[in-house]
Amino acid sequence: MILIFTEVADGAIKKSSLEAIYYGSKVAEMMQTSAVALAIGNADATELAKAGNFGATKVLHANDTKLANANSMAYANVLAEAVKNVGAKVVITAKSSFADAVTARAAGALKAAIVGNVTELPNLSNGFQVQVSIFTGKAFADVNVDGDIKILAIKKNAVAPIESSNSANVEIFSPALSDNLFTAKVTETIKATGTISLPEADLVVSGGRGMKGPESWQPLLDLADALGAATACSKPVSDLDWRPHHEHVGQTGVKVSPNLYIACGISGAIQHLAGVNSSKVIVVINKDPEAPFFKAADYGIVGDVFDVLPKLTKAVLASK
Ligand SMILES: Cc1cc2nc3c(=O)[nH]c(=O)nc-3n(C[C@H](O)[C@H](O)[C@H](O)COP(=O)(O)OP(=O)(O)OC[C@H]3O[C@@H](n4cnc5c(N)ncnc54)[C@H](O)[C@@H]3O)c2cc1C
Repeated sequence: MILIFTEVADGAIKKSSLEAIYYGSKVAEMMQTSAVALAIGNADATELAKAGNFGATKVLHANDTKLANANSMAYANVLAEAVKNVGAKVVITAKSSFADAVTARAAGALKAAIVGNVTELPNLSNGFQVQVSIFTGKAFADVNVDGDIKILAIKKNAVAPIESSNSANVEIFSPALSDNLFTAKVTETIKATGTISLPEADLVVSGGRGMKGPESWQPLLDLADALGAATACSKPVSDLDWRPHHEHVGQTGVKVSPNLYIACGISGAIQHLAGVNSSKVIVVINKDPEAPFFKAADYGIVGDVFDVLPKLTKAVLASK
């Protein structure tokens, strides 16, 4: 059995977890077994049934009110119990800082092997081997995963999910929840409102110091609006308070993996690339043809952002 640790937000399965479910269903096919998703916390049953579109045969839903707030200690315990309950040999999760905290604890409790940043489906021809991304995406390593129970945290865009019309049965899962799992309590969660969630965004328009200052950000915002994209920035931009800190992407900021990342006036330092190199398509706009970002780009535009951005926005609006 393959068990997928599934993160939910606003009552629905996160996009990254739908990818993990699809990945899990492919591993299940390879191992001739089935894939079960585990969702914890408040979620709508109709939304959870969508796990079936991505290959899960069943969803276990631990919806005790004590689990309403994400709590890594309690969630790890629920995950470990679910693993034992369904007899899972492989656990899949989408990589995220919360999933890291949960799966590391569950791995300790289960004495499981745990591998992060997995980029492809496993190779089962000789044991259980996975490819992982290392050195902030600069290289890959092949890792043999031993151990009776294996936990894999997959990097975003490791697989391209294909949706079907299947739906999954949702079953309530009621694990034991002792009080000592709740010694640390989440008392409040404050979310940025009115903006597209950056880690989950399909389209991102991002600006660097080449955007000159906060007063000249409008052309970038216009393009983001026209595309329905989230906005992001490089670290110096948020350090200078040109843009809010939650928009800072990179090694020390948010990791994004959209279908399209448009970098405007960003040089492409390795610390920036570390947060964006799982994007499917990268477009770089920079007036310096030698800017390092062009080496990581799928498409490059050598030009002044203040000339290029209005033209792109006009073209996007005209195509609608
Ligand atoms: C430990 C550590 C962690 C770090 N973590 C991060 C991180 O998480 N994220 C991050 O982003 N950085 C991070 N950095 C900083 C990183 O090294 C770079 O300094 C930073 O990414 C550079 O930001 P930038 O590209 O916006 O600015 P710059 O390096 O100043 O580049 C600006 C670019 O804009 C171009 N440009 C200028 N004017 C125009 C114009 N009119 N039109 C088009 N192009 C123009 C220039 O040619 C240049 O390439 C980290 C550094 C360290 C040491």
